[in-house]
Amino acid sequence: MSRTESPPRPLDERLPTLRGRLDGAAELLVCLDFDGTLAPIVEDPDAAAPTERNREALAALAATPAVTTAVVSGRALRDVRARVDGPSIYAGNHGLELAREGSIAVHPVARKRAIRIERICSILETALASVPNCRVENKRLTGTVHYRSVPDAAEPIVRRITNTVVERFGGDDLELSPGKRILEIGPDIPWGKGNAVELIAADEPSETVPVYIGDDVTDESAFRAVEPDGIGIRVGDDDEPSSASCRVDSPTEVADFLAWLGSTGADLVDRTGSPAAPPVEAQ
Ligand SMILES: O=P(O)(O)OC[C@H]1O[C@H](O[C@H]2O[C@H](CO)[C@@H](O)[C@H](O)[C@H]2O)[C@H](O)[C@@H](O)[C@@H]1O
Repeated sequence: MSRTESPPRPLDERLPTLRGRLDGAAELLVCLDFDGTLAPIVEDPDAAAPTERNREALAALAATPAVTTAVVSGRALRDVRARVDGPSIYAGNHGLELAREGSIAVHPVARKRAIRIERICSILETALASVPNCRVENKRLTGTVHYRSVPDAAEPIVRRITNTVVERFGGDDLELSPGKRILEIGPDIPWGKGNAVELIAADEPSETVPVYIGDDVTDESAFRAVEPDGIGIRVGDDDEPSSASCRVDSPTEVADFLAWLGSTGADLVDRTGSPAAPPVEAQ
C-alpha cells in the first residue's frame, strides 16, 4: 500500500525510525535523482554537476558490497552518465531508458515516438528562437523546454507556443508535463521513474531496503515505489505534500544522509560477513 501524500517530516526527526527499518535489512538499494538532488539547481542545465561531497559519498556507497546504487534521472541516459560516475545502474529520460549489467533497455513505445519528439524539438527551437534565454533540450526520447532564465513577461508566451506545438504535432501520442521551470514533452504512456525503480528493485535480494531521494514531481512515482517498506526522501525546504516520508533541505543535506547511510552500509557488510571495502588512504 502506498503512503498517503502529506508533508514529509524533516529527516533528523525520522532517523531513529529509519535506523529501525534498516536494522532488518541484509542489503540496501540507493536510487538517486540527479538535478536538485546530487547536483544543485543552476541557471544553465549544461553547467549542472554533483557537489563534491555527493560525488564522494556516492562513490563510497557504490564501493560497499551490501549496497547497490542507481541514478534515476529525467536527463538523457548518455548525458547523466557523463555527469556522475560510480553507480552500477542508470535510468535516463525519467525511466524510459535503463542501463544495467552492460546492456541498455529502451521503452519500445518511447523508441517509436522518438521521431515525433525530434520533430517537435526542432519546430520549438525555431518558434521560441526570439524568446531571450529560452532553451530546448532534445533528449531523443523526451524533450525539455527551459524557461528558468526567460524574462517573466515572456513565460506565458513560452507556455502557449509549447502547448500549441505539442498539441498540433503530438496529438494523443505525446504529453506535456511540468518540472522545475521546465516543460517536459514525452510519450503519453503509463511509465515513469517509479516503474524503473520497481524493475531495478525486482533484481535485488528479498531482504533489500530500497531508498529513493529526489526533488521534483517525476520523483513522486519513485517515492510510491519504495514506501512504506523502503525510504522515500524529498529534497526541498518547503511543506509540499509528497509520497516521501522524509525530507531534507538541499543537496548538501543529501550528502550528509548518504554519509550516514554509508556507515549503515558498513554495518550491513559486517552482518552478512562479506569483506568490507579496503580503507582509502588519506592523500
Ligand atoms: O530527474 P532529474 O535528474 O532531476 O532531471 C530533471 C530535469 O533536470 C534538468 O533541469 C533542471 O535542472 C537544470 C539545471 O539545474 C535547471 O536549469 C532546470 O530549470 C531544472 O528543471 C534537465 O535539464 C532536464 O532535462 C531534466 O528533465
